Amino acid sequence: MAVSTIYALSSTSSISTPPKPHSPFSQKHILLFTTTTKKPLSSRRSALISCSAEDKTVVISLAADSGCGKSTFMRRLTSVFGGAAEPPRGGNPDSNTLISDTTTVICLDDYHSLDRTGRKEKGVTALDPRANDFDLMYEQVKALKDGSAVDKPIYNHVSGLLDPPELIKPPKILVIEGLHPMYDERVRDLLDFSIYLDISNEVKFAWKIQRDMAERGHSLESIKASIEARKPDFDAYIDPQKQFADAVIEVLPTQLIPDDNEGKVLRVRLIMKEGVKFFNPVYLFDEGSTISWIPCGRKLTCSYPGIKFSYGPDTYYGHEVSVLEMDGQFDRLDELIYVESHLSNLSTKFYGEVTQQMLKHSDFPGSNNGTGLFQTIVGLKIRDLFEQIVASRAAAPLEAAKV
Ligand SMILES: Nc1ncnc2c1ncn2[C@@H]1O[C@H](COP(=O)(O)OP(=O)(O)OP(=O)(O)O)[C@@H](O)[C@H]1O
Ligand SMILES: O=C(CO)[C@H](O)[C@H](O)COP(=O)(O)O
Repeated sequence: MAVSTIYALSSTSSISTPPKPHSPFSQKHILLFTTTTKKPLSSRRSALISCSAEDKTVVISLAADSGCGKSTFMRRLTSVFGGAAEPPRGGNPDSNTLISDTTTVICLDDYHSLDRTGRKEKGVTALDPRANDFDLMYEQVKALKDGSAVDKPIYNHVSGLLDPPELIKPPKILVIEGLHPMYDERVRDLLDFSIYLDISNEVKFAWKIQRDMAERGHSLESIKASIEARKPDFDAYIDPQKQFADAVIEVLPTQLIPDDNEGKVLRVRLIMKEGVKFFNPVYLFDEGSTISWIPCGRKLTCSYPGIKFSYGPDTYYGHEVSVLEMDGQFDRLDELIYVESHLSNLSTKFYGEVTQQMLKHSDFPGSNNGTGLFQTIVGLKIRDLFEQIVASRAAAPLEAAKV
C-alpha cells in the first residue's frame, strides 16, 4: 500500500480555507478567506497501519444540527456491533471520540478552525464553513480510510478551546458525525454510506428546551435566541446536505392530533435512496407498493392518538426513494415484534432483533416512537452494508484469479 503524505493545517484562530469551487454551496464568503499554512503531518505523530483490502476502513457519515439526536443514534449504532463505546483510554477527558471494537466515532466539531473566542471575534457561528477546516477533515478521513493513523485535533466543548490532538487509528468502521460531513465534495466521495437527521424546527425547539433548560440551566429566551441566531447558517450550510444522504430520518409533528402544539407525538419518515450499493431499502408488506397501515387492535395496544404506518415509492431531490413512515407512539415495546414481523429487508440476524435492540435501550430518547425504531433499523442496515463490503472485497481477488 502506498504511503500518502498527510498534511495538517495549523489549527490557530485563523479563518480557514474556503469551500472548494466544486462545492454546491454558496460561494459568497470566498473573498473573506485567508490562506492557512500547510505543514507535513510527519512533524506530528502519524503512523501507517498495515491493512489488507478487506480490512480497509468503511466510512459512514451522520449529519445533523446540534441537539438533534446524533449521540443517541451513535449509541444505538455502536450497540448493534456489540461492546461498549468509550473515549480513548488515558486521553483527554474532554475528547469527543468514542471507540469500540468495531467502530470509531469522531465528532467533526474537532475540525473547528476557530475556537469559541475566535468565532466571536470574527462574528461567525460554528456552522459557517469559515469556522471549520475542511482540508484537514478531508486529509484525515482519507488517511484513516487508507489505513494511516492520524493526529486529530480536539475541540473542547467545556473550555471552547482547541486542545492538543489525539491519535486515531484506522478502525473497521469510521463514523464521522457532526454538522458538515457531506459539505465538502472530497469528503463526500470518501463515504460508503451517509445519513442525515432532519429534525423539523418545531421538534428541534422542543428537544432543545427540554435538554438545555433541564440539563444545562439555560433560559427559554437564551435558547430561542440561540436557535434564531443559528438558523440562517443552518439553512445555508447544514440543511442542503440532506440531498446527498443515502438515508434521511425526518422528524415532524404528528398529523394524528389536529393542530398539535405539544410536540410529544411524532411523525417520523425514513427516506431511503434506491440504487445504493449494498443497501436494500426496508419495506412494509409489499415492495414498491403504496401502503397505509393502522396496526392498532388485538396485537398492538395503542392509546390516543394511535399509530399509523405508511410506505411507498417517492422522489427526493430528484432521486428515487422508498419512504417508510410511522406516526404515533408505542404503548408497549414488547409488542413491537408484531410490527417487525410485517417489515422486510431489515437485515436482522434473527427474528425479533429490532425489538430486542429497542427493548435493550428502552431508556434512550425516542424509544417509543419512529425515531428510535428507524435509528435501530439504520444501525442494522449499516452492519449489513459493512459485512457485504468486507465480503465483496474478500471475493474480489478470487474473482480476478478465475478470470
Ligand atoms: N428521539 C428523540 N426523542 C426525543 N428527544 C430526543 C430524541 N433524540 C434526542 N432527543 C433530545 O435531544 C437531546 C440531544 O440529543 P443528543 O445528545 O443525542 O443530540 P446531539 O445531536 O448529539 O447533540 P449535540 O450535538 O448538541 O451534542 C436529548 O437530551 C434529548 O432531550
Ligand atoms: O453546533 C455545535 C456542535 O454540534 C456547537 O455549537 C459548536 O461545536 C460549538 O460548540 P460550543 O457551543 O461548545 O462552543
